[in-house]
Amino acid sequence: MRIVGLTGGIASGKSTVSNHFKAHGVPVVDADIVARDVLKKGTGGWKKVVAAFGEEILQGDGEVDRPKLGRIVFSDPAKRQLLNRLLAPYISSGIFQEILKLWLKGHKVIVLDIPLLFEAKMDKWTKPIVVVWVDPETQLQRLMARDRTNEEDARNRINAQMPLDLKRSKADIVIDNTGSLEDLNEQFQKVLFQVTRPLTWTEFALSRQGALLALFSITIGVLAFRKASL
Ligand SMILES: CC(C)(COP(=O)(O)OP(=O)(O)OC[C@H]1O[C@@H](n2cnc3c(N)ncnc32)[C@H](O)[C@@H]1O)[C@@H](O)C(=O)NCCC(=O)NCCS
Ligand SMILES: Nc1ncnc2c1ncn2[C@@H]1O[C@H](COP(=O)(O)OP(=O)(O)OP(=O)(O)O)[C@@H](O)[C@H]1O
Repeated sequence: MRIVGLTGGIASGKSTVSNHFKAHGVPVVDADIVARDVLKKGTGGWKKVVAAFGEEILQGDGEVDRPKLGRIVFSDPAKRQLLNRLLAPYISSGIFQEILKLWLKGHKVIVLDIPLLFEAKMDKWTKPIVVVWVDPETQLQRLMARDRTNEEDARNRINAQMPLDLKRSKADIVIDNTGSLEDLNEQFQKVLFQVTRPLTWTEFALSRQGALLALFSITIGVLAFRKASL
């Protein structure tokens, strides 16, 4: 199985690229969705976060008030680290479960869309790594437009992540999303070709098909050995 890492900065265009992958039949595990699930009312993550941050981060219905928690953690690095530490085990186990489901279905190439792929040191599990890069001014404008936030909140969120230029230097493949959506689509076609080329032997061995072939070969070997020793 090939596990492609997809990352970038906030609002650099990861979800837009993810949607292209999905439209071409490549399944995507979205870490933001996993992170939302592990913070739903009554879950283990929710209990830990409420115990640490207090009930004032809850809405009337008991769910976490996400914009409020966001304002707290994106303006205070210590609180952000605390939140990351509390949720990390739930997020990584949620991502692992999603990978397992896709492995059992027999998918050979999957994409992990993880904003904090490098920060959380999950990059060692993915190859190749695709970084969606955008120039800083465009990133700021797109973030403020999408989330309808002011410049200060937007800058806080951008600064809470590893600099995008550093992420770009760690990439196997870079998508420059500063231009139009048509530009992005053109680059995407080349990326799709690269990430869906035939699996290496190691990747094949890690796929469900590879595991079944290994099991089949071992069974035949054992049967042949038994027959020969009778
Ligand atoms: C603080 C929370 C409640 C704010 O929720 P909100 O709905 O406003 O934002 P959302 O979850 O959609 O995240 C939007 C983007 O913010 C960035 N972001 C989210 N969490 C973090 C973080 N801890 N550090 C840096 N950037 C982050 C990512 O680029 C993400 O795509 C939420 O982001 C959260 O629970 N974060 C901690 C979990 C986490 O690390 N998520 C990232 C998945 S790897
Ligand atoms: N090439 C582009 N031209 C114009 N707008 C774009 C382009 N690419 C993405 N956008 C817009 O920019 C915003 C951010 O894109 P997107 O949501 O894909 O980023 P993201 O990296 O997934 O963000 P997050 O880290 O918050 O999940 C969205 O409103 C999206 O529609």
